[in-house]
Amino acid sequence: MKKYVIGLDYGTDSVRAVLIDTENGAELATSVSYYQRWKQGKFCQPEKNQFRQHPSDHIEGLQQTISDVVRESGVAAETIVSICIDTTGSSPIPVNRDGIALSLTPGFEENPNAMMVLWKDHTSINEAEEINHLARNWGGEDYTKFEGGIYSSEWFWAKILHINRQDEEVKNSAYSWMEHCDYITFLLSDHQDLKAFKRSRCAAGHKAMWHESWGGLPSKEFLSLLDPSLAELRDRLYDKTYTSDEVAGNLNQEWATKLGLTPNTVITVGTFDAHSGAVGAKVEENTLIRIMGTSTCDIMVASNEVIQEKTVKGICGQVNGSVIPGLIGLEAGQSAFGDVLAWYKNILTWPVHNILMNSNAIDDNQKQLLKEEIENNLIRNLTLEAEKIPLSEAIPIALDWINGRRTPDANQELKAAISNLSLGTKAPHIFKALVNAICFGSKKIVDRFEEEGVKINKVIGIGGVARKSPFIMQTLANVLNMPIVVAASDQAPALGAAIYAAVSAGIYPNVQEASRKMGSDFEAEYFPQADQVEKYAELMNQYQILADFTENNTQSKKKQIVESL
Ligand SMILES: Nc1ncnc2c1ncn2[C@@H]1O[C@H](COP(=O)(O)OP(=O)(O)O)[C@@H](O)[C@H]1O
Ligand SMILES: O=C(CO)[C@H](O)[C@H](O)COP(=O)(O)O
Repeated sequence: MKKYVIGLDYGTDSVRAVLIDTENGAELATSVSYYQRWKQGKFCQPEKNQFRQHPSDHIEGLQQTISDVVRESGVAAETIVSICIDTTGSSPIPVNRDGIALSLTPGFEENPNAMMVLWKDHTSINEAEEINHLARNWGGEDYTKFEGGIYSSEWFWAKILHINRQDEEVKNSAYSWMEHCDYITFLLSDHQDLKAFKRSRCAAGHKAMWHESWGGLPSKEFLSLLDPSLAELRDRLYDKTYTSDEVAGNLNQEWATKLGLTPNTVITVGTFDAHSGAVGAKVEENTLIRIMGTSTCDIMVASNEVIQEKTVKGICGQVNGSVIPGLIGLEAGQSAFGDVLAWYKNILTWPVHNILMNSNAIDDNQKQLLKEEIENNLIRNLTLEAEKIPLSEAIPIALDWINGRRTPDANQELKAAISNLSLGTKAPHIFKALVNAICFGSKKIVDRFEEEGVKINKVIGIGGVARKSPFIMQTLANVLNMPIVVAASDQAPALGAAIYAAVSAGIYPNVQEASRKMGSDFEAEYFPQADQVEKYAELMNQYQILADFTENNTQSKKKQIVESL
């Protein structure tokens, strides 16, 4: 009997399900659902860096996408042996005693503090700084040491500490907190003991300072110095964590009925999108997998022999088994990549939304058509024009820190900047400068891995930008001075999740073998262009000068936070 698995991938804007043949990784059906409340900008305040998502968006998407792929594929329910869920992270959700998201319980329906705190929410910059300060000065273990030495406001404890201080009611009603990947896995699973539930090693290790060497999460003593509520919460979290080749439970009857499946389907331990994306793109040692979308995540795996006692500085963590069980998973990334260009698009379309849409010059239907035409073609036209601009022409210098800097050396307080503007600067010049900036930010990450002794022989790109923008990929190959191949799959993270599902269902003995058999093929390859490489190196020097200037000026604000503690 043929066997199938489902990978469910929660991205920033949408969730997608793929139904995959375990024999060869062929995709039989796929379905995408956009988050409705999120699309309307509900519960978010970008000016305050607040990005919250309502769990109903996720649950509706789950039901729609999985039902779609089951129906469209036409395969029998009993042949679907396993499901694995990957999500963004750190995206924690407060839950009640039964593991139900607080915002799905009476009184909290409209409260953003009771919702999922999306990875890119940076409302807890002060709390992250407080955690860093304490970790370095409390006299005990520096719990940030396997997280690159710097805790980020994108992560678990900083976010919870912030909400607990903001919202007494949520603090008192949240029995526990769950990463998004654990929450959805728990929702589907028949294993309903919250404390014993198998939480994701990937999420806990990269974002919650969980590490075997100190017996799990940071100690109660450390947490109580931050806030007694965190020390109390620790008792209601978890001690052990699990890799995504393991079974979390079976599909519960309620969800089996809703999805048209049976309770024989196994639910695999959850993981993050970037890590499963790496598995979907056949990750192996000395290969850098770049997941290039809204943000980037840069994933590598290395053996214990290579890493030994070393702690790789300034990255988002090194976690045993976060990608492939038995190997150390290393994560780095940029807090904004495609988002830098999305920001610029928003700036340029301001008159469209605020003047054209209020104008009486044309009728509503024409306005709508025009708006869509501009929105749909803007990036493409800017790309065509930017490609034509020679590097010898005065191009502004920009920084990619529009949403802070994730790595190397997390500093979410940093802001972007553009210099070298002149009266001759046109929109495509700025676009080209922004593309250069995101590629220079990428080079800083590659340099850091190599400086820390993690050698990169191969770069693989996956994600929306890798597949949609040859211009960015060519610029990146020139800036890195390395060839880059692009994985052919449109859904590498979901495919990676499906690969984990196949292992947990016992179809393959391990993730490596499953990834080789089921992982994505490759399509385009970009090679560095010798005549451009040197010119980009010169521009990168100017990027570095602007970066140093901006960072030096931001340090004073960081100092103020620490001094106020
Ligand atoms: N042709 C393009 N050129 C440059 N950037 C693009 C292009 N198409 C999409 N993007 C950017 O890609 C990002 C979305 O990436 P995607 O991988 O599809 O989503 P996600 O990051 O949510 O998984 C957006 O920030 C968007 O601005
Ligand atoms: O940090 C992460 C994983 O560790 C986030 O999940 C990721 O950056 C968000 O991904 P995307 O750009 O695909 O929405």
